[in-house]
Amino acid sequence: MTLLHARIERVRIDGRDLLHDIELALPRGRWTAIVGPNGAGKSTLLRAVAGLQRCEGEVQLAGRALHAWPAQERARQLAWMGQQESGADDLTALDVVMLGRLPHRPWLTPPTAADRAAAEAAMQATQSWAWRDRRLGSLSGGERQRVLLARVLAVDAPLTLMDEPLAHLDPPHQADWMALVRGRAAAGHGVVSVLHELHLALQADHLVLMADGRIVHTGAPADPATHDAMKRVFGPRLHIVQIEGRWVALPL
Ligand SMILES: Nc1ncnc2c1ncn2[C@@H]1O[C@H](COP(=O)(O)OP(=O)(O)OP(=O)(O)O)[C@@H](O)[C@H]1O
Repeated sequence: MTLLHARIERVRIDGRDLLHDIELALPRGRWTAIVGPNGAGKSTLLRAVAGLQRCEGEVQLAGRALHAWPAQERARQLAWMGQQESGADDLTALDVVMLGRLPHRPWLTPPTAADRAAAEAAMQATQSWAWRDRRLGSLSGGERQRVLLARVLAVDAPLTLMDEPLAHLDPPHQADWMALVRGRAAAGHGVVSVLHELHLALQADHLVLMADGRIVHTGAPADPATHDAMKRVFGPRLHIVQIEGRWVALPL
């Protein structure tokens, strides 16, 4: 079943069209990676799909127009992790992750034991539980990113959108992130990530390639047609090779 379907004719900001003629379907049980050069429109697309960017067109979440969802219900269906989020630096890491549980309880009611358990499980999953009492602003870039990942996991939404979730993560934690995402997809959730790490994007279930505000190709990461499209978009210096049975992309 399709979790989200977007038909976006355009996104226009300051007289400039940033997205054109987008059609995107996000099914259950699939990890989709969105890739493309700087300025291709990846973040704009993700924001439009999340309802954070006005667009001409229609976005349907679970068969219902995105704008027709009550805000709290929608926040339970669709979890969002933006790029370089700021504004919560004075909160402890645990309080930041608890923000992910807000859609699960009535306004101004205290967290339940289930909320606390979900927050702890999410922090354990991203190995950030150890600094739960530290202020977000005191953490390193990678530590902070793992807390923000825990927050989006704590929402436990059927669809999770993440813009550059691997920023600042070291290779072992990138691998952990991939395992988490695969686990969510295997459990029937949908995950979408904008990634610059092409070697990891090539491990996704499905690739969406963007250039100049358009989706120029969608397909399986192992499909030679996907590799040809990536080389067209990123240029001839991108080499896509197989190492130990996995496709990797190397800028040479
Ligand atoms: N609020 C805005 N006002 C004006 N132009 C914008 C705005 N947001 C994005 N843009 C422009 O839209 C284009 C697409 O931006 P977007 O951030 O979606 O690209 P991206 O593919 O995510 O890029 P990157 O890989 O560099 O993060 C860029 O040229 C950017 O400068």
